[in-house]
Amino acid sequence: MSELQFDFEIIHKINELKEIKKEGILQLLKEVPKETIFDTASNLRNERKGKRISFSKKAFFNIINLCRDTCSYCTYKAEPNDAKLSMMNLETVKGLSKLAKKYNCTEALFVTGERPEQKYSEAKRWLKNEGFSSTAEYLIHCSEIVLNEGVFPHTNAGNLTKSEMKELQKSNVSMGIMLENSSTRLREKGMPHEDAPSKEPKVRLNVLRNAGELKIPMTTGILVGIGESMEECIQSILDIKQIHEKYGNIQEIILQNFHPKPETLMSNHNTPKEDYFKTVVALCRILMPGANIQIPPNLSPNNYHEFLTIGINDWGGISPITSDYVNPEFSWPNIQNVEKKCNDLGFSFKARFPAYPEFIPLVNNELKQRISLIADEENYVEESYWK
Ligand SMILES: O=c1nc2n(C[C@H](O)[C@H](O)[C@H](O)CO)c3cc(O)ccc3cc-2c(=O)[nH]1
Ligand SMILES: C[C@H]1O[C@@H](n2cnc3c(N)ncnc32)[C@H](O)[C@@H]1O
Ligand code: MET
Ligand code: SF4
Repeated sequence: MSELQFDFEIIHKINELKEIKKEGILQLLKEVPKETIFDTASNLRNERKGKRISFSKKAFFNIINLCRDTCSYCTYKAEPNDAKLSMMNLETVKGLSKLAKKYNCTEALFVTGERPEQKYSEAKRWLKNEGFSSTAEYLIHCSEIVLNEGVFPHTNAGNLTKSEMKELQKSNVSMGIMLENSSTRLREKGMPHEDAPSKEPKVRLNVLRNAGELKIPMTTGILVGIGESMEECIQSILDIKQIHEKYGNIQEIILQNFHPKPETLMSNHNTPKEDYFKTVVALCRILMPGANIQIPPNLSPNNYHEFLTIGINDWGGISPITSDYVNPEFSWPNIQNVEKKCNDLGFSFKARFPAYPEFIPLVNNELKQRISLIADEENYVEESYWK
């Protein structure tokens, strides 16, 4: 019998250990059938989260998609003369918030490229014209507009400084930045982050730590299938876990499966194999049993429901009005259909705010008060509001 004979009991015990070693997890993958890993993850979810799946009814605000960096998987990024170029002025932001409110969306997801004003005079000029000197400053203003319309902003603008986050925290109930992966190998020549200094793992982990010091509920996650190894995924999860153990601010982990895009350097690269992706998802639950774990349903249109049996408890933002500008070829599923899928498999379906219920105590009093107007007793969105 091998020294490291893992079974269900042992996997449970792993969770009680303070320090989980990457080597042990890799060994576990060799010795335990994948079904055991998946079942364990599912049981842990049931134990820690109940049979309850959440989502956020959102509108995607494509604020500005010029970007200082180039990631070789990304088609969100535009060049100044592209048809897809987006620079949402304040009036458009206000208009979309009104529409979001009309559809009872509770989240305004703000996405931008990485500090576009540092590379493009077009961005700098446009911001100046609107009366701002940086993207971050503009986002602070946009957040206030959206909030005044009764929608809650959640900003993912890539790296932000601690002082920028401190300002945004006044109006944003939560914020996001994908770690993508903590492997520095992905920044080497020929790898997807070669031309993306903002994806330097140290830099991203530091943003998560700064957010921790500010007590901002943070969404982060891993982009799976961009040339990383299983070991590097495990290390990334452990790095996120370590930050959460220190600061308690990681509200959610998104596991996003890469999809190749024509005319990118990674156009010939495959989506991650299904078993590989599922193993990463299940391991994330095993390594962080109490975490909120999300997969975007639009990126697994034919089988998203299968992820319910491997430990996820959230679908992320689903928009009834805007497309997913990062993966525009994948439309959002209809919210009622997702609810039905959940119910059929024995799960309840709840709308949450951009900040998860257990993280709402971290937000400031003004935001808390606004939330309380449409929240149920558990800090989810009142069903009569969103349905
Ligand atoms: O609901 C959310 N979805 C977020 N999404 C998911 C997004 O709504 C879509 O699911 C994906 O863009 C699918 O392509 C993110 C995706 C990323 O890759 C990086 C960051 C985010 C951040 C959020 C977020 O904070 N909230
Ligand atoms: C906003 C987030 O979208 C993700 N992202 C960027 N490009 C792709 C792609 N081709 N497939 C899947 N996800 C992608 C990255 O994780 C980024 O952080
Ligand atoms: C499409 S990516 C949007 C957010 C930011 N540019 C990042 O990569 O983190
Ligand atoms: S993923 Fe984000 S940082 Fe990378 S190129 Fe796209 S917009 Fe820029």
